[in-house]
Amino acid sequence: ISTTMPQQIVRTTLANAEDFRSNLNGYLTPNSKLALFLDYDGTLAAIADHPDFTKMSEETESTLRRLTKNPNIFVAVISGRGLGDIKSKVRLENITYGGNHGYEIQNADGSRSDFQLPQEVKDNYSKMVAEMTKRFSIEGAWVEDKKVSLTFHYRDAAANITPELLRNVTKTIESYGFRANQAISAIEAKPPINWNKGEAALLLLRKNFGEDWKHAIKTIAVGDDTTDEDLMKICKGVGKSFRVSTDGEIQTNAEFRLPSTKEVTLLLKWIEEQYN
Ligand SMILES: O=P(O)(O)OC[C@H]1O[C@H](O[C@H]2O[C@H](CO)[C@@H](O)[C@H](O)[C@H]2O)[C@H](O)[C@@H](O)[C@@H]1O
Repeated sequence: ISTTMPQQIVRTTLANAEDFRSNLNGYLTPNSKLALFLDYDGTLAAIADHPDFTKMSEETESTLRRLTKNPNIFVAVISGRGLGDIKSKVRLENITYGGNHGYEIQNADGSRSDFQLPQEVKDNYSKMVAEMTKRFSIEGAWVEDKKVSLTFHYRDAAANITPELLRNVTKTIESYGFRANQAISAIEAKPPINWNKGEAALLLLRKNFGEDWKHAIKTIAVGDDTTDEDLMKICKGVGKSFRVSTDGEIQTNAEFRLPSTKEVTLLLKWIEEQYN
């Protein structure tokens, strides 16, 4: 299973409002232009037993809503979920939405900047979904068909899941040329293209702020999973990045660790404070 290998160990955990003040002091001022990249599952909303059960807390939602109304802040939510799904979860305007790890992009004005997949890849995807659904939909495990990438969920199949079965899942994904990625109680299958959340973020930064975006704006990226590491790499040396994890020693490209989604809300509130 391929994963994006992070390069460093998180050194600083931000766990309360004071931590944010002391570690991020001066990064933003009331006139700063900011591009804020957010993941959804495990970041804006806590992980739940089923993708349908997640929900942002009221505080997260209201703080995010206020941020989207600030003309100095560009907000993008880039998720592994399908585009329609992530939009229906966040349900806010003035946000650029990325679905399927950034293969689908809906800009804040409603226009699309999707990655155009070759027909052969699309055909292989359809065949892969059919085979995986037939072979691996066992009790407690299921295939989430997101039309561009898929997720094999096995959270409730502990008794039936063996290392051999997971190897077979990975082999099947790879036999169609797709990339297999370990995720949270799941294996993701992504198209065989050098495209990910980081590439999608770069596209958006160049499109919205020009080639010289590094000097034009500040960037913040927040995520909890291996697929978010590509997003964090974009921020290295130019912006601030945060990995949500309970593991104090987690290997990550992010500069800071946030223990849970609660601290993500604190971060959003800290950002809001900087503009007051
Ligand atoms: O990029 P994200 O927004 O973090 O999306 C990643 C995947 O999230 C969903 O699965 C994960 O969250 C579920 C709900 O908390 C959880 O039940 C599951 O175990 C996790 O793997 C979603 O279903 C996937 O399609 C996304 O790719």
